[in-house]
Amino acid sequence: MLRTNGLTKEFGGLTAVDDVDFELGDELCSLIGPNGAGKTTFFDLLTGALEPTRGTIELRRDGGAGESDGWRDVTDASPDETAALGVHRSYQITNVFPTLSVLENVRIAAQAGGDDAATFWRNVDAYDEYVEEAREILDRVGLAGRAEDVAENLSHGASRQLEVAVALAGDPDVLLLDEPNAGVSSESVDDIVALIEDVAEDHAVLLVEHNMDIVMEVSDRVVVLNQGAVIADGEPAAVREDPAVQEAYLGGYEPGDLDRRGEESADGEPGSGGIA
Ligand SMILES: Nc1ncnc2c1ncn2[C@@H]1O[C@H](COP(=O)(O)OP(=O)(O)OP(=O)(O)O)[C@@H](O)[C@H]1O
Repeated sequence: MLRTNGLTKEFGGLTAVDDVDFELGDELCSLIGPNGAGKTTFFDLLTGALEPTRGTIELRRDGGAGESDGWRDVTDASPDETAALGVHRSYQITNVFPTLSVLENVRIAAQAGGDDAATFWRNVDAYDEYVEEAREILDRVGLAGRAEDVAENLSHGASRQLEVAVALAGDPDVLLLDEPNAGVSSESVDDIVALIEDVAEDHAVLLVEHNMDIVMEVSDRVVVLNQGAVIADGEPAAVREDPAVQEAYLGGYEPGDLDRRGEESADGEPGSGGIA
C-alpha cells in the first residue's frame, strides 16, 4: 500500500525523521512515541505537506499497475496529488468548511474525489449521487442524525467523526488518523474507537494515538519512533514488552494503567489521557 525507504527530514541541525524504512499493508498500524519523536513530521511527509530531506515514499493502489512492481514513487507529490493517489489524513481541519452543513462538507469531498468532478455542476444526477454517497458515509461514521447541522457547531467528538467522513469521501486506500481522540469527551471515546476499528475493516490505517490502552486494543501492529528513528516494530504485546520501548516511552506501562478515557483506573494513578 505505502512504503518509505530511508525517509529523513531535517530541520536545520535537528533530524525529526531519521532514515525510516516503513511499509504499511492492509492493517491497522499505530505509530507511537514520546513528544517530539517525529510522528507528525512523518505524517506530513506521507501526505506531501513536507518535502523529505532524503529518502523515498512509494504507493501501490489496489490492483494498480504503476511502475515496476506496481509501486509508484510519490516522494515529490503535492498534498493534492497524494490525496488523489489514495492517501488521506483525517485531521485536516482545513478540509472542513465550518459554515457549511455536515452533509455539504462530505458531499463536496465526495464530489472532489469523483470521476466527473469538473463537470458535476451541470449534472443533476451526479449531484444526487454524491448526496446519496455522503449520506451513506455519514451513516457509517455515526453522524446520520447531524447531516443538516452546521459543521462549526459540532462537539469535538462529532468534529472528529466529520473529519473521518471527509477523508472517507475521497475514497482512500490509506487513512492516516492523527490523534482522532484529541479533545473528545469521555462519552464519545467509545464511538471514536469503534469508528477506527470500522474503517480499518476496508482501509489500511496508520494511527497516531497517545492513549496506550486504545493502541493496544485496536492495533494489528505498533511502530515506535524515538528521536525520529524506529526503535520497535511488531505486534502490540511484543512491542509493549520491549525494554527499549519501556525505557524510551512507556515507562512501566501495564494494560489498564489508564482506562481509555484517561481517568483513574481501579488501582492506578490518575491518568492523563495518554502517555506523553
Ligand atoms: N517546522 C519545524 N521546524 C523546526 N523544527 C520542527 C518543525 N516541525 C517539527 N519540528 C521538530 O521536529 C521534532 C519532531 O516533531 P513532531 O511534531 O514531528 O513530533 P511528534 O512525535 O509529532 O510530537 P507530539 O507527540 O508532541 O505531537 C521536534 O523536535 C520538533 O520540535
